[in-house]
Amino acid sequence: MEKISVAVRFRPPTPTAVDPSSDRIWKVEDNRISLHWPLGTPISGVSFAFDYVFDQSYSNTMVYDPLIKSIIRAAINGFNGTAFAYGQTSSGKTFTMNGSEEDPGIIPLAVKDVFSTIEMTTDREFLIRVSYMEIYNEEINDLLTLGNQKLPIHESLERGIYVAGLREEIVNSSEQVIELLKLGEENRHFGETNMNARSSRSHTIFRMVIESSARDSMESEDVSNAEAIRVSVLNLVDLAGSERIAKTGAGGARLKEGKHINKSLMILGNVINKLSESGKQRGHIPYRDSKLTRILQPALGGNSKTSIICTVAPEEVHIEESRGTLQFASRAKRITNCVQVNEVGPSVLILTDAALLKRQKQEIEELREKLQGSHSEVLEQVILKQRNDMHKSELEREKLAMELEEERKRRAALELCIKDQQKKLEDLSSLCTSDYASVSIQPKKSSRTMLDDASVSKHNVLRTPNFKAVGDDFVMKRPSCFMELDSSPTLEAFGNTADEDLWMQLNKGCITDLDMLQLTPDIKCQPLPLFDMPHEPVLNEDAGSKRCHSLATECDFIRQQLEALREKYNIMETECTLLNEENFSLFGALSLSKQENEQIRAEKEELLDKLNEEKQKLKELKKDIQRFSLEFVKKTGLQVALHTKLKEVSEKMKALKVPCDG
Ligand SMILES: Nc1ncnc2c1ncn2[C@@H]1O[C@H](COP(=O)(O)OP(=O)(O)OP(=O)(O)O)[C@@H](O)[C@H]1O
Repeated sequence: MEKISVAVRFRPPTPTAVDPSSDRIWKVEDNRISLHWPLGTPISGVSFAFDYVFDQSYSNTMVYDPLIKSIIRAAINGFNGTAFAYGQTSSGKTFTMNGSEEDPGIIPLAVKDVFSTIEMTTDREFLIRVSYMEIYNEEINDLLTLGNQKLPIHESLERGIYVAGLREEIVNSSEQVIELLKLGEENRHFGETNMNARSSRSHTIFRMVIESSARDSMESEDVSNAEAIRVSVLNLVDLAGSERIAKTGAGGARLKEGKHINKSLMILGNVINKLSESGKQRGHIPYRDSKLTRILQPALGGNSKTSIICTVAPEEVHIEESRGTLQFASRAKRITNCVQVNEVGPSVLILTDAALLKRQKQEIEELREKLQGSHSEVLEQVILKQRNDMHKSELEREKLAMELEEERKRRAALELCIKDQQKKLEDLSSLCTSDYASVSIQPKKSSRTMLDDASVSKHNVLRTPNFKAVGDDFVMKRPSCFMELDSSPTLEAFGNTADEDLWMQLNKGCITDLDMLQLTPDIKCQPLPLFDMPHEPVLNEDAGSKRCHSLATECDFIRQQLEALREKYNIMETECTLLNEENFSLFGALSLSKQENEQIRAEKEELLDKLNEEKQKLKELKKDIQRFSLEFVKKTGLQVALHTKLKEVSEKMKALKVPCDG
């Protein structure tokens, strides 16, 4: 059992951000950190102790030596190892893990250390494989092979938890690994936020698998001499930083990334919390809640030597986040891992009648050749392409569906608008009717004076004050010269008279009698005093015709608008239909590509089965060879023994001078 080792590292403050006169400050003394008021008094309850605390004066090498070096040594000796950087955005995680030209980070230092150590370990032979992956928006992408994305996590008895389909490169030198790391960095997701010009938008895991076997055992023909093979996994992890959306100013893609980052870090926090509790309270550990915790499962409470470097931004504005990081670190400190060397069991050893690692390398080469020969690589490429195509068309389909939905909404809004316009038109028409009615009050009544109507007002009903007696000629037949016009003539053209057709058109064939309006019972209005009533009506014909004209123009305008809207609506509808058709055909293409994909997958599986069969045969052949060679050794031994015995007998016989014929 071994505790996780936890270190805290402060990055240098940004030059503009610190104001020593008013800011609270973090103080580092040995391996203790505490928060102080500007005048230096410690703030109670904010003090933490860790295995190591590195202030801003520490270089990456100074962090590496006490914290990581021992993990690398252990990994070379067959123990799993993990180191990861945790902290809020812009606190220096990537700087710690990757470093710079002048101050290389933990990953390049570890790579160099691995190769220099194995070079010095002359009694063992090593085989090193590396892989580099990122978890971006909860999907695993291979950083060493562009396009190798959305990889699944599998678990098996032999391999434990692993990422299926991830490229593993056999490497012989640190330079080769550094080149691969550069390639991976190019493929990794970075983005600019308010807090960091080059913010990591994904968690990355750089992995080295170190296999080794004692040199003597590989050269020895004697099976019993053979020693176990050690296989260890070293994970070097650069987590994306937790971030407050308000501070980073993230929107769009950045926002989506931020949410995924925060969620997976929260799950990591939950796992750490659970693991930090004592055995009985612990309960279920939610490793499966995120890809990050699933992959790091062995490093958290499992079989691994683990170090966590918690990076902290020292500025006053980040104090709350820094406290969060330190609390996370304190909990992580309580976790105990169960570390043991990983040795491959004796069943494998029986087969090692020659240099096992060499043979493994050879086998890998053979398998690779076989795979190439069986076009599996080509097939894999096809599958990869199909998967990408499928992904693309799914994205396209989603986009189309969204567009369709928007069109639908726009259509509904248009329909509403049209209805609204129709209503307005109807209101306007009825308004026209009533206005015209007020002007074209039955000509026969025109001779009636206000005094005549006083009898009506006596019954307490409304009489319009704008009433004007109009001449009998007010509504007249349309002159023949207007019959050829495309549009109705304007009302000014009539002077004091209105055309009968236009009249009908405006009133939709319904002529309202003003007297009918006057008798509307609901409107309670004081009758105008008869003596105040002017003998001449207030509404003159000019004002009436102007009003009519403006109403007609308004009517025309609304009608045009309505037409334009109808046209737009029709276009939208056609577009919608087209989109639907496109969507349908895309669905067709998608299901076709899925089928093809299935077929290819089946072919691949068949090929893999064959490959496994061949491997099995190879194993059996090896067993046979082993058996034969043992038999051979035994028989040779017997022969030698027989020969020695014969020699002894013949010498004895010679000594006894017994004639000997053979
Ligand atoms: N110890 C350090 N010494 C000098 N500069 C540092 C140190 N730590 C961080 N920096 C600088 O601070 C900035 C932010 O650091 P970095 O990108 O490593 O943060 P991060 O925690 O990885 O952020 P994110 O989570 O957004 O990716 C960089 O410009 C980096 O060079």
